[in-house]
Amino acid sequence: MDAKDPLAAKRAEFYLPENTIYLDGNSLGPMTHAAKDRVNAVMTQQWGDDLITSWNKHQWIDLPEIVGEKIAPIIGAGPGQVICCDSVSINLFKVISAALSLNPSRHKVLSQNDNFPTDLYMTQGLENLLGREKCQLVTTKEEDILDSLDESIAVLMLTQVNFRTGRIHDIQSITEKAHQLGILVIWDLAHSAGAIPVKVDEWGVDFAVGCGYKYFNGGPGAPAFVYVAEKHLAALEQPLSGWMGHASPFEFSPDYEKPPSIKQFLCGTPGVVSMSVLDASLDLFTDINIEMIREKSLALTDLFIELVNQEESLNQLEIITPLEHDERGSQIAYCHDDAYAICQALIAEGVIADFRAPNILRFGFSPLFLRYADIEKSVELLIDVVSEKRYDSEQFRSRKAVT
Ligand SMILES: Cc1ncc(COP(=O)(O)O)c(C=O)c1O
Ligand SMILES: Nc1c(O)cccc1C(=O)C[C@H](N)C(=O)O
Repeated sequence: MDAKDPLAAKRAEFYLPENTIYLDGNSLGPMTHAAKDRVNAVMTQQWGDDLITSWNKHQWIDLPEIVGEKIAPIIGAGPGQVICCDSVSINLFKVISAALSLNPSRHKVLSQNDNFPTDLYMTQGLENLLGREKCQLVTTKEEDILDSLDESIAVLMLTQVNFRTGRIHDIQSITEKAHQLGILVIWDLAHSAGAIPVKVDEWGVDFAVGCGYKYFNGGPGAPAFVYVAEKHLAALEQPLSGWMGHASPFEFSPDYEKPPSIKQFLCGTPGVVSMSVLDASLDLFTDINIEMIREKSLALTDLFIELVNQEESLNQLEIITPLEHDERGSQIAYCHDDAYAICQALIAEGVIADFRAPNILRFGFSPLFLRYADIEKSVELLIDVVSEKRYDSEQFRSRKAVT
């Protein structure tokens, strides 16, 4: 399978430590050589030699748009609708506010009760700020979302790939149903962008946000992105009206004036080093397409599931990720009472996976650097850890701050 893999050459673009199989690229993508080279150039030639002139000379000022335009085709967005800035959380605050501003006769924001917490927390923050008559978070179970849509809802905010289970929502049909009821939609693409084909324009998505540090390999704390459908740019209002999002920032006018473009989603000065790293890593996507990535992701996850299924000693691992391809993201999750300790023991064997409370062992599959041979090896080590109970020690059971 590795010999026939059209993405095989991409692995050489990454720095990967020896004797490590990295099944956590869905949480923090590994370093690319391009990223390291760019950091050196930004620090020495740009910041070092060219100092503040780099804002013009090295286009620092245009980076949010340059990076946004690199992300756009990967999520099916036409030009002028994606910008790179801030974190997913901050961008959620902006788009929830913006969506509410476009639907002023309603105030409910519907989400899934097991959505990634920040999506819920940011809405709760806005609810506290505006009062419940202006913004009210309503949550429902995954299976009840469609039935919970009605004309009292202003905004539907969902994450395409569930961070725990890896289950995929059908963006197109949910968006269509929401629109029929006058509801605007926000999609969190944190676990999709760079791994799953998304067509935000074609599917009529109103707003989307996503991560730079997962499948885009932008480095720890890399800036996020925000997508806003062009048709909304003129009418919406977003409250984080910082100077970088002003129509003419260098006029230094005392009054905010919004630009007609996606630049209105900028707030303050971008973190240039971090954004440059993301910009460099995104170049890995230029000569491939997302369908190739998806095909390999499904093959990797199929192989992992099949190898785990074949092994009797692993039958206490209960898969909670859907087996159907169109419902499965680029990750696999198993429940096990000792998931935390198993995860730590696996890490000690060189297989980096992660744990999500209370009992989920989660494996992420990043097709740009993983080989099929890595899947085989990682399942072999998982078998050793579980069948020999190598995880059953205090060393692996004591919890660390970041899990
Ligand atoms: C679905 C989802 N949304 C948002 C976030 C958080 O994004 P940020 O830390 O950039 O605010 C994450 C992961 O950290 C996530 O998985
Ligand atoms: N952003 C993270 C961080 O700063 C530390 C540890 C993990 C993360 C994550 O990305 C968590 C991730 N979104 C998840 O799906 O669990």
